[in-house]
Amino acid sequence: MRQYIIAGNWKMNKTVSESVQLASDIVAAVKDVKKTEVVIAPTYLAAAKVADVIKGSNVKLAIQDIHWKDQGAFTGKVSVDMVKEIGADYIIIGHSEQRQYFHETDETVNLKVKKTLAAGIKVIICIGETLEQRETGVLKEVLGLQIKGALAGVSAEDADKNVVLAYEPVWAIGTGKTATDEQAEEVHAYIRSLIKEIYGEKIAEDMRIQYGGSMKGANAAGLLAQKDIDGGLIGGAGLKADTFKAIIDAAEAK
Ligand SMILES: O=C[C@H](O)COP(=O)(O)O
Repeated sequence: MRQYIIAGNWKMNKTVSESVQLASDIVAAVKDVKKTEVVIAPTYLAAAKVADVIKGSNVKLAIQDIHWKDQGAFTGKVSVDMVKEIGADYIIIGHSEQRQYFHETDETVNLKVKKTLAAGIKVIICIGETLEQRETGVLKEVLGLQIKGALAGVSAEDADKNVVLAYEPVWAIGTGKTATDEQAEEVHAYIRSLIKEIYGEKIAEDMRIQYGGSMKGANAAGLLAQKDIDGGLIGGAGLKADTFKAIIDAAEAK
């Protein structure tokens, strides 16, 4: 059985002191959580301090993106070794905001995924369609290209143990519009079928696929009850310990 993974992506929110406070609140709130994997992704600036706060707890650290190069003249970027040193468990790659605003392509996603896995860190790979893509009927094609692009050259062993996918319909991110349970499940099942095509049945069954897009306490139970939904990548509701915990509670109750 796949373990639920609930990850709070803090995006460009919270100062360092606010991040430390939120991380401490989350550590306290989830101390008795047993079944669900809990992950938080602060900004680069706050990540090292947050890593100290969560040390020894059941909360894991994700970093929001890296560059695929080892070092050099890449103003504003950080490398995988930098985030490895502070103890990153996961790196989020290919978020739609990166794709939309910062020229992320399936090729750069793939370079980052391979770099991260080679460093022994797990990846959360984000995929998802825009409203226009959904309405013009190219959803499956878009997801197929994103998935095959991201995973090109990724070994079966890494796919099995170190890859989480996050399906985020772009039209549902930060808009308050959630995909219905059925809409989300239909796409998740399709994604799993693509993984089966690439890696076979066992890895398809093992791989966790999070849903992201206005997930909150009120809709989490319905989404998480779907056969192919294994957690959530949470934006807005992850910015307060109680709203984040409400989603974790829904996972724990399954
Ligand atoms: O990374 C998180 C997702 O983009 C979802 O954000 P949201 O929960 O604010 O819609």
